[in-house]
Amino acid sequence: QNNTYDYITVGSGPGGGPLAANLAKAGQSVLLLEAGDDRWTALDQEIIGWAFLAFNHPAQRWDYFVKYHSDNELTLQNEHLTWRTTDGGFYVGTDPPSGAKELGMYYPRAGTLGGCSTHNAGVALRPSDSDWNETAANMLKYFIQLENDHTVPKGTPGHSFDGFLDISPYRDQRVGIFEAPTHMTTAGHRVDARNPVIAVLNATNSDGSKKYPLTLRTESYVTKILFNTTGVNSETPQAIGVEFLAGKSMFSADPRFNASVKGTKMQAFARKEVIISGGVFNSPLLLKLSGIGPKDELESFNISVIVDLPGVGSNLQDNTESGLNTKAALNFTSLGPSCTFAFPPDDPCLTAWETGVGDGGPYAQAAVPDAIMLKSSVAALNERDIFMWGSTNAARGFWPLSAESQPPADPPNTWSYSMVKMHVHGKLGTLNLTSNNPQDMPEINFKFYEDANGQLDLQAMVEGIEFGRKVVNSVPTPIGPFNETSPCPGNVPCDTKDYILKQTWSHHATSSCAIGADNDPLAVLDSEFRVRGTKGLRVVDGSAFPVLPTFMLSLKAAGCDFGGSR
Ligand SMILES: Cc1cc2nc3c(=O)[nH]c(=O)nc-3n(C[C@H](O)[C@H](O)[C@H](O)COP(=O)(O)OP(=O)(O)OC[C@H]3O[C@@H](n4cnc5c(N)ncnc54)[C@H](O)[C@@H]3O)c2cc1C
Repeated sequence: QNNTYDYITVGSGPGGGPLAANLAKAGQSVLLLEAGDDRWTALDQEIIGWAFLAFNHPAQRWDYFVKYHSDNELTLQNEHLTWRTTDGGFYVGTDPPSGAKELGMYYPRAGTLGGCSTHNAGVALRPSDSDWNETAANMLKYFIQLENDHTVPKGTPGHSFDGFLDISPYRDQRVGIFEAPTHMTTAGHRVDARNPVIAVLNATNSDGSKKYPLTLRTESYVTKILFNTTGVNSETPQAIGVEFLAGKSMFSADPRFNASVKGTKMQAFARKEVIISGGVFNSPLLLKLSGIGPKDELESFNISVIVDLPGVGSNLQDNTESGLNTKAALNFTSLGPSCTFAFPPDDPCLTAWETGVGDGGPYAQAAVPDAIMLKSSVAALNERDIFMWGSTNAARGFWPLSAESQPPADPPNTWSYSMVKMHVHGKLGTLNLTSNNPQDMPEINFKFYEDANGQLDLQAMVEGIEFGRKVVNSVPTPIGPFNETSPCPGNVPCDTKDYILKQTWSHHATSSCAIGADNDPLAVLDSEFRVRGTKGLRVVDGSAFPVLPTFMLSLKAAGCDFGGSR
């Protein structure tokens, strides 16, 4: 049958893309199904500094709206709460026009070949060993296989120089101020999960025939995992394939979605395994729609229960984020050419990037150039847990850009510190179905800071803001003194904790299909990423772990116990 493969992988982000490519390189026939399409050499993907254009691009963005609190009174005070206006547009703020419907906090995602690694900021921090407590392997070896290290001389032990992921300029776990490591080439071109897929698809033998048995189907949104529940081993359901809708924009998070365009229902089958890599929101959504999840929830939507797995969609967590915004006494001016950060043909920065002149110019630089790594007083396992960076753009969260909702222009004396709380303590987040229609979006609530664990995260964030204040307050004239605009306008003492609580944002969600031990009732996966209670089904993506760890998971899942994998 020509719709049968050894493996089917669903989703081509850091979890699914490298995994499908590596399985095919190992001689397995693989069907890679991706809901979005391939944007080929889109400049907004390739220039990391243009990431904000990519994550707002209607051809690849998936608009998720989430809640951060159970108490909607807190949500209503978030300055970036997004509403759908009666004319179908967006309003962002706390004073919506009459008739507007509350959507939630905007949470960018990518529905495109390469997933969110095509629009993210490319920061490539080496994960802490403690991230791997549940996986029985030494994961550092997968990091080493993954990287093409530009930071140390070739041949340096403990580093690799032929992995597919270009990492510059450093990787380790120190506390201090560093140049941020970024997954891009030394010429400033983004490297992402799309690269290994395209490399394997394009590889040919000397006679010109296709080298590896990888089939990519874009615009193929998987709606259901198919199981064999009959026969000798019927007590353990075996995943045998998937059902999908072939067509453009089949998921309602896609801004181009049109409910009246139905798509074509198709099926494909796997001889060995179905691997789900739809990302932190779509993997648990797909499991639930397929009958794997909390029994009561599935039954309330008339979904036949294949395995009662209460952990699917729970344990959701995220790096909580906030920022310190100030104005310096002097304006900041660029020492280099004036970049447009858009698509005009005569942008001097684009010419420099294309030709490599002057080290490629500003567009060849990392989007997040400086990494301030701190350890708060409540850091888990005594490991660094705050990642901050300074910028001349204000630190603020995300919202969908449209004619009506544009960020305010930042004055030229803007100085900010954005802050990400790593190794979060809070794990109360949930993803629940809203219907049994696979095209409908789930309901997501991170429930930040709602228990004692979450309060520790809040405390760490306060310390991050205080650190930022200490730095700006130590800057002498003529650049200082700095005037704080938030959390505490005019440097007048205020309740920083309350500000963070109400104005939080985030965009690194994980763990909605968590790996866990046999005795953990909320464990969804075992340490080999197999979905508990099933056969032939694994989840390999950010729903188990964050992005760089996800690239590493992808290698472990493909059995890459060999040298460089480019
Ligand atoms: C704006 C932004 C900036 C970020 N910056 C950084 C950063 O600097 N550093 C960092 O480490 N992390 C960053 N991240 C997070 C990081 O990009 C993600 O954690 C990572 O991409 C997750 O990989 P994934 O494979 O789990 O899922 P994704 O990257 O979300 O990929 C999932 C893929 O599956 C496809 N898909 C989903 N459902 C289906 C389905 N049913 N059928 C078919 N296909 C499907 C989607 O279209 C998508 O292509 C950022 C994220 C965002 C949104």
